[in-house]
Amino acid sequence: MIHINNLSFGYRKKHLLFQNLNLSLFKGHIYGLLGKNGAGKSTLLKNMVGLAYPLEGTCTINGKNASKRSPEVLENLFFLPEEIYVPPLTSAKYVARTACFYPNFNEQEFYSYLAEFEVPRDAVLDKMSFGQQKKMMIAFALATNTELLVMDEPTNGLDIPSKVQFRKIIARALTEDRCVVISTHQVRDLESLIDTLVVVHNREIVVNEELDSIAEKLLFTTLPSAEGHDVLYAEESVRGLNAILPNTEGVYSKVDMELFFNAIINGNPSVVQLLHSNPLQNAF
Ligand SMILES: Nc1ncnc2c1ncn2[C@@H]1O[C@H](COP(=O)(O)OP(=O)(O)OP(=O)(O)O)[C@@H](O)[C@H]1O
Repeated sequence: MIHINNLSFGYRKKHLLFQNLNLSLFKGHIYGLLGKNGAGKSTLLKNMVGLAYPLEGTCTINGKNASKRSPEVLENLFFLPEEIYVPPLTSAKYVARTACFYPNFNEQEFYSYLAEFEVPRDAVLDKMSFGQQKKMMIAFALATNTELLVMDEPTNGLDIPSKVQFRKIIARALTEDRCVVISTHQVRDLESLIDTLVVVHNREIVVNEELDSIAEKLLFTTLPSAEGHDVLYAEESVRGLNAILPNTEGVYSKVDMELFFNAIINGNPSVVQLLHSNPLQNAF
C-alpha cells in the first residue's frame, strides 16, 4: 500500500530529520506510529500522504507517487491532521460539500459514528467543543471508506469514554482492504487497537513489527526482583518490577507497549536487537 524508499527529508537542507528511511505498510493492518514529541511522526505522515516533499527518495501509495497528489490517490486516502479546521457549517452541509470527493463515502455510517460518539448532528461545527469537532472529523474520516486512513494524534482532546469508543469504532472499521495508520505519543491510547508497532526514534524507524511477533521474541512480565533473570529493561511498579526478558521459552505474554516504548527511547539497544534476531530458533 505505502512504500517509502530511501526517504531523506528536512525542513532545512542542512538539518535532515530523516535520511535513507525505508518503510512499507500494507492493507489489513492498523499501524501505531510511536515516537517522542518532536521525533518526526507528523512529518513522516505528511510525507506519506504527499503534503511534504522528500528531498531524496520516494513515498508511493499503490505505486503512485504521493507527492503528485493525483485525484485517483486522493479519493482513496484520508488524512486527519493533528490540528483540525472546521467550517461554520452543520455536519449535513459539511457532508454535502465534501463527501463528493470520496466515492465510497457512506452517509449512514457517518451518522451512526456520530451517534456512537454522542456528537449532536445538527450543531454548527465551529461552535462545537474541540473534542466534539475531533470526533466529528474521525466519524467523517471513517465514513469515507478510503483504502488508506492516516490519523495524526486522533485521541488528543478526547475524554476517556471517547477514547474507548474510538478504539472500538476503529477496530470495527478495519477490513482486509484498508490500511490504518495512527500516530501518537500517548502509547496507552493505542492499547488493544493496533496490530503493528512502528517506532520512530533518533531519525530512524527502529521498529516495524507486529505485536504477535514482538510477543514471540520478548517476554513481558512482573518480577519480585531482577535477581536471577536476564532482564533487558525494567521499571519499578507497585506490584513489583515490570520487566522485559528474552522469550526463550516460547511463552506468550501481552506486549506492554509503554514499557517497550520506554525501553527503546531510554536507550536499551538489546531490546531492538533481539527483535531482529530469532531467540526461539533453538527453543523448540
Ligand atoms: N513546518 C515546520 N518547519 C520547520 N520545522 C518543523 C516544521 N514542522 C515540524 N518541524 C520540526 O520538525 C521536528 C519534528 O516535528 P514533528 O511535528 O514531525 O514531530 P512529532 O513527532 O509529530 O511531534 P509531536 O508528538 O510533538 O506532535 C521538530 O523538531 C519540529 O520542530
